Amino acid sequence: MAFVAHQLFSGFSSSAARNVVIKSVTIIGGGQMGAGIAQVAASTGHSVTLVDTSDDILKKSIETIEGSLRRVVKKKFADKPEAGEEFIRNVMQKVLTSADAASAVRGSDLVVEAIAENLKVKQDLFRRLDKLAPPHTIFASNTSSLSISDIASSTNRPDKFGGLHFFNPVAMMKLVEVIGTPATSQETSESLMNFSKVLGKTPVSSKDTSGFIVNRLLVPCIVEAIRMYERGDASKEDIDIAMKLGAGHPMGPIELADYIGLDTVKSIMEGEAKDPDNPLFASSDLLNKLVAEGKVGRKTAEGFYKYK
Ligand SMILES: CCCCCCC[C@H](O)CC(=O)SCCNC(=O)CCNC(=O)[C@H](O)C(C)(C)COP(=O)([O-])OP(=O)([O-])OC[C@H]1O[C@@H](n2cnc3c(N)ncnc32)[C@H](O)[C@@H]1OP(=O)([O-])[O-]
Ligand SMILES: NC(=O)c1ccc[n+]([C@@H]2O[C@H](COP(=O)([O-])OP(=O)(O)OC[C@H]3O[C@@H](n4cnc5c(N)ncnc54)[C@H](O)[C@@H]3O)[C@@H](O)[C@H]2O)c1
Repeated sequence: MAFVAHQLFSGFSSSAARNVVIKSVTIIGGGQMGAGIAQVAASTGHSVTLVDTSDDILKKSIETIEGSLRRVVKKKFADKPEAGEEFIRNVMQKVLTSADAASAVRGSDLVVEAIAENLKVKQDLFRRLDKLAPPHTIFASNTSSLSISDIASSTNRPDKFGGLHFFNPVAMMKLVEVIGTPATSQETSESLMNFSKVLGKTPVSSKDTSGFIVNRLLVPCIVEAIRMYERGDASKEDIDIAMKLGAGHPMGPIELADYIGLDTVKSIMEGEAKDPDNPLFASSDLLNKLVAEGKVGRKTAEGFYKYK
């Protein structure tokens, strides 16, 4: 099955698969990113434990993974629906769930964190896991905007800590940014690069600088689009059409903000706004109002736009 999975997602040869050192992965946070990372890791033959704070949330994560797998399979196994069903069954068997992070990390080669974008919450989590995970376990954060060094400082394994930044939707987006801090060992960086390749992704490396590569360029575009809409310079629909047809983006910046989640967008803006030299990220009243009303985008069926 692992061979089929590699063919399906990456086209990597089975010899690439033999180089994999990371076999068992624990993913903390079963939201849109954690569920996506779990899906792709299980689809490429890894044993996955997905952790969140309650069984109810984890049930939804499993439904999300299965729904996304169905969309993948509809295309890839178009002529062989039975093989597609078998693929889904095999992948789902590789995903265990747990509401207990402590026991989930015990046998893990890699822990990928994809919880809320909040430095203190991430540090608290890693401080706890550092005492429980085996010494060889690599820790990685999927943070969009926080410093990897700052998160890693809560552990005693800075050499085994890096950033692994996936893109949404994980099943479709080919890029992974691998972020090394000055303390990250070469072995850890190489393991994370190899792991990304085995997932069928194209890894790029970045220093631990604000926004890494993609968000350094993408976040200003999204924030500026929100401001443009807030000022009434153009409608949200026209801003999105303009960037799709005029700049070739697959989604406009306002619909992309809804897709990412306005709670995450707000946290990122607040984090970036701490840089006094950069006025671009000062808060937006409209964004704050939507988040306060629980309208955080696609995941709550309403954000800037309504869904269904
Ligand atoms: C200010 C702060 C900003 C914060 C920024 C931080 C964000 C973060 O750190 C970084 C990011 O991620 S940045 C964000 C980076 N992300 C971007 O920039 C994303 C930009 N958008 C895109 O690339 C495209 O619009 C998509 C690929 C999402 C959808 O493709 P489309 O052509 O527009 O439309 P479609 O009709 O919907 O889908 C067509 C087919 O694709 C397949 N498929 C789709 N979703 C799937 C899934 N979840 N599972 C499985 N399969 C999935 C499926 O086969 C589907 O067919 P179906 O018959 O419907 O099943
Ligand atoms: N949404 C995106 O487009 C995107 C893309 C790349 C990176 N990221 C980053 O990934 C992370 C997660 O984003 P998301 O969009 O998946 O968020 P989300 O809100 O969809 O999911 C976060 C999940 O983490 C869970 N959680 C919170 N605290 C926890 C804890 N202590 N232990 C276990 N689970 C916990 C929540 O219950 C929730 O299910 C953030 O750091 C975000 O910046 C997001």
